[in-house]
Amino acid sequence: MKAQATALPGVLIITPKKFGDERGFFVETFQAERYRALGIAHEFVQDNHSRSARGVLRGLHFQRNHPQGKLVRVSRGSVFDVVVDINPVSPTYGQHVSAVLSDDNGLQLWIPPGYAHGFCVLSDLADFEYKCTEYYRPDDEGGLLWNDPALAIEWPISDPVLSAKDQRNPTLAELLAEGGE
Ligand SMILES: Cc1cn([C@H]2C[C@H](O)[C@@H](COP(=O)(O)OP(=O)(O)O[C@H]3O[C@H](C)C(=O)[C@H](O)[C@H]3O)O2)c(=O)[nH]c1=O
Repeated sequence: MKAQATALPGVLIITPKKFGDERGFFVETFQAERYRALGIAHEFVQDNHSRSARGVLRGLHFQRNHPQGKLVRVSRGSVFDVVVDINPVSPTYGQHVSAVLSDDNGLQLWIPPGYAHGFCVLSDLADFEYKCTEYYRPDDEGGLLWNDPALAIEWPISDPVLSAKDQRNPTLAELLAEGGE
């Protein structure tokens, strides 16, 4: 397994070891001791799986008072995944990192608690699976507008399918003004 640091503090791109043979492949997608050695010492309390069609964009989301760390991967298809630093006192505030995660490349992203996260789908279908370090709390959800010009995210799609909620997400400046990161 390899891990690569990114421009955002604590955000890692992880390449699990894939064992291929004539039958197919085997991968350990999580192993507490090895991931702890990468600094991922959080306890995971919830696993999620979402399926989306080509052109869907989910995000950018975070939980305000009970932030979730997320270990994310794609088990079918391909997505463009984005993590945004929404901590106003962070030196990388407003910056983002992105990566294409697919069943083919097997990449994972470790997103520590406190970042906003989202992805758009590049394949006909994408199965997005991830482990969370905090429970889902619908009353604690926060959102950030996917195409806020201040973020300068170069999404590879132009007219995504968004939930009604995500269409109404605030910009980073609006979040700061309401003290809502
Ligand atoms: C997130 C979540 C949702 N739900 C229910 C609530 C709704 O009835 C339905 C769809 O929820 P939502 O539209 O918020 O799902 P996503 O747009 O995929 O949200 C996720 O999108 C981005 C990519 C994230 O990083 C977060 O994990 C999460 O915010 O699932 C649950 O029951 N539990 C959950 O943990």
